Amino acid sequence: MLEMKHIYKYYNPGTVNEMCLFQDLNLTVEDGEFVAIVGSNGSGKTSLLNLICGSIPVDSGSITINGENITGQKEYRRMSKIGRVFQNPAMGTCPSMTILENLALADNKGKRYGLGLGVQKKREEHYKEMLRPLNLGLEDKLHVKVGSLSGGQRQAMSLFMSTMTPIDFLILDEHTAALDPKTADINMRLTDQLVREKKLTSMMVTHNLRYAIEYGTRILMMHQGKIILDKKGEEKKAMKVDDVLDLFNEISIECGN
Ligand SMILES: Nc1ncnc2c1ncn2[C@@H]1O[C@H](COP(=O)(O)OP(=O)(O)OP(=O)(O)O)[C@@H](O)[C@H]1O
Repeated sequence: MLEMKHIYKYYNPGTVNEMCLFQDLNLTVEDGEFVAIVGSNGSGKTSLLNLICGSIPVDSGSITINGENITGQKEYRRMSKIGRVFQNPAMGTCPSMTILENLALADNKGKRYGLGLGVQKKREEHYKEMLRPLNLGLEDKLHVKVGSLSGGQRQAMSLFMSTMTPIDFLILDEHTAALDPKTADINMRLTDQLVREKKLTSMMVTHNLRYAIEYGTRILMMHQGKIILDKKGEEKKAMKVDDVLDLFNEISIECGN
């Protein structure tokens, strides 16, 4: 379970550009939830994920995961238990290494490195078996450099790699936004499959309202650093894309857009 309590976050403090993005933000995510986060540009979605991952510090408040206070913990330490996939397919993989080398790297995440933990020949078959169900032909390209794959294939690799070791959380930051509609659908289905199979607790920022409604077990809408909609259970199941769109329009009118 993730708990964020009384979170305050300022950008550019003490300057003329000072901005308080989060003012007493509170959020609890239960194990097994798939939280879809939507909201207008600049509403604070990525900042929220960055705070959880430790990419940026909080100014005050606390963040705990499964009861452990991680508020001051370094990003690299947190990331041993968090998988994160970014919007840019180039960010989750190493282009100059082969698929096999990338998978071996992800497989050894959090372990101490020694020569014995490099690419192990006997793992090749295992990786092939894992990649085959993706139907992207990656199992036949184990020795191909990842930099030569398409964006969709690389994003599938990123997803796959971020969930290879046991994690407490899967964090998805607009991970389908840079893909064409068909490839985005393939990656979204793969996400859903991995989340269900591995029973992952997930948070997904997306501008795709259909994905938010279809795949999220809970939906949050953010606006100007606040959570203005939070629905789960039956209430979430009853929601339609148009309901979310209507709320978006209300906010836009309020802001004079
Ligand atoms: N490093 C930073 N320094 C200063 N201001 C920042 C920084 N990062 C984000 N902000 C500001 O904080 C606000 C929220 O930004 P954030 O990127 O979290 O929003 P978002 O909801 O993810 O937006 P988008 O949908 O456009 O990706 C914006 O006004 C942004 O300009």
